[in-house]
Amino acid sequence: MSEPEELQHPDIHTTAGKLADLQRRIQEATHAGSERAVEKQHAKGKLTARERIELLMDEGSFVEFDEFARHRSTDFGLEKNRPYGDGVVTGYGMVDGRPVAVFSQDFTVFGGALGEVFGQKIMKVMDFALKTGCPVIGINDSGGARIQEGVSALGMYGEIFRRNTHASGVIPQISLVVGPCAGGAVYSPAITDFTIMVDQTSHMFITGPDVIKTVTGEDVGFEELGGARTHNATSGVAHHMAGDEKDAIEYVKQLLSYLPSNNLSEPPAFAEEADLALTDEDRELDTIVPDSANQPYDMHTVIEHVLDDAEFFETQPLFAPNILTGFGRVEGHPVGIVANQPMQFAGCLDIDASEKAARFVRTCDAFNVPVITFVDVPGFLPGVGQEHEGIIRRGAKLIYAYAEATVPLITVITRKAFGGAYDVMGSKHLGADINLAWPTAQIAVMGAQGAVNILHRRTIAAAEDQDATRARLIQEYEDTLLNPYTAAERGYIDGVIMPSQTRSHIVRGLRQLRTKRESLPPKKHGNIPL
Ligand SMILES: CCCC(=O)SCCNC(=O)CCNC(=O)[C@H](O)C(C)(C)COP(=O)(O)OP(=O)(O)OC[C@H]1O[C@@H](n2cnc3c(N)ncnc32)[C@H](O)[C@@H]1OP(=O)(O)O
Repeated sequence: MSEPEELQHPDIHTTAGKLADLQRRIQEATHAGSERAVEKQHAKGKLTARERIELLMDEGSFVEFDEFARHRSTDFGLEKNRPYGDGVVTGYGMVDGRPVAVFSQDFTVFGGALGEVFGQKIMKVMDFALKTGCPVIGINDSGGARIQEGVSALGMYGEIFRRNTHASGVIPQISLVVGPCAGGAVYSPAITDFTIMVDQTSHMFITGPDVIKTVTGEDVGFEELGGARTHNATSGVAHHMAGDEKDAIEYVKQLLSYLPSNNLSEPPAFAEEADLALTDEDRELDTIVPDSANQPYDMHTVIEHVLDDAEFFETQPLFAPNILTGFGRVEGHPVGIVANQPMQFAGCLDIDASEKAARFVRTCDAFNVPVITFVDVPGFLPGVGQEHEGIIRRGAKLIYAYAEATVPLITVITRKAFGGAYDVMGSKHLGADINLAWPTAQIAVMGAQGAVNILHRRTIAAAEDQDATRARLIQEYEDTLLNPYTAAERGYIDGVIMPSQTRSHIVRGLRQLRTKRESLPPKKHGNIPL
């Protein structure tokens, strides 16, 4: 049904007509994409830009900016197509009662492609977020730089990247990639703190399958090249693979609940007081470490035993699963967790694990979230591939991240802490505040087998019964060095505790550390090995 004449062409010389004219324009702006484009969007299982904002924000809280902004380009017939909003919806509102800023690219208008005005709208909302100290959530669904606008579009991307960089560590920046994100456009999400993708409908790549085929001859589809699974499990670009857009938006809301609005605020906490009396669940930790050092156990169980309601909100669960990262709460206060996972590669540190954990520690440090580290690490993963791909340079990032962190740091060694990996994983020497070990901890330069082979090579070679001699020497080494007490004698470990007491030690430690103040030497910025 078409609108009555007075609404379509109101008399703008009267007040009533001016108000009706505004309503008409709002109607036009909120339906900027064609019906066909909206249908296509829904048919792909995707929501529109405004539907996404509606799902994200508290009901009725969204306030839009620049609803009537539109491009002034004239090339390629663009002057005949000037939709209000220019293909992106921007503004501010509330998520769970807390202020956020948002931009949501509208694929139904120019394929969400970014031109000059589109870019200016994003810049404005980012500047607004930075000035007011609230998180910015970018919803990406775009064909990239608007081809018709050429360098103006490219310039806008550069401006956005600069703002992403300046906002980094000041306000949380979260990217939802819910459609294509192609070419240099990927670098905005890449600079932000967290990227969430949706299985099957999100794609990120620098060059698409066709260009790759032409240049390298490789045959690859969109999904394999840059789908959600690829970026969650292989490249480590993304932090969560959502089943659908609702799930993606739910993840963002939960993520925000662990983060402060900005670096000068504390993360939101619930008023809770932990009961420190030993529980049956606490006692379960006393039997979690197997007698055999080579037998794995699931570090998730340890983490869940110390967090409120056993709720561990994992980040990047599909990437480098040999290290676990994520958030939880202790006594209602958000904490970040970093933990070796003995179930994967025996918990060894490799390039991916080091980078994953380093980035996470820095995120926590930037946003005042204490870090609790659980250690069961036999060392760095040996291998020519690891060496040649830069485990030295890239593993160093984790050292750097812990050493520059000034938030409260508590480390618990549950079992192995061998070699350089002992130092790296939140050791006292890198600046941790409270270092605890279970009686099952083995803190040494290396495991017994390796150590005996080096130290006693000649003795073993000369022995009549080499196996028995090796076994005796291994036993001797284990009894002398594979324990937490040598480190405790030196104060490198503040306490050797019953595993069942871990929760209460962490609660009390965090209470004490709430007033921690530490600052680093003044400098322009450090030079982390990138
Ligand atoms: C620093 C940043 C530098 C860069 O961004 S370089 C990257 C430049 N962008 C690209 O190479 C991607 C170009 N687009 C595509 O490959 C495809 O459109 C894409 C994103 C895979 C989506 O494919 P489909 O879902 O099939 O949608 P479609 O092709 O029918 O597009 C829908 C409408 O959007 C338009 N569109 C898409 N990308 C655009 C662009 N970059 N500039 C201007 N218009 C663009 C496209 O022409 C189409 O318009 P219409 O509905 O036919 O009027």
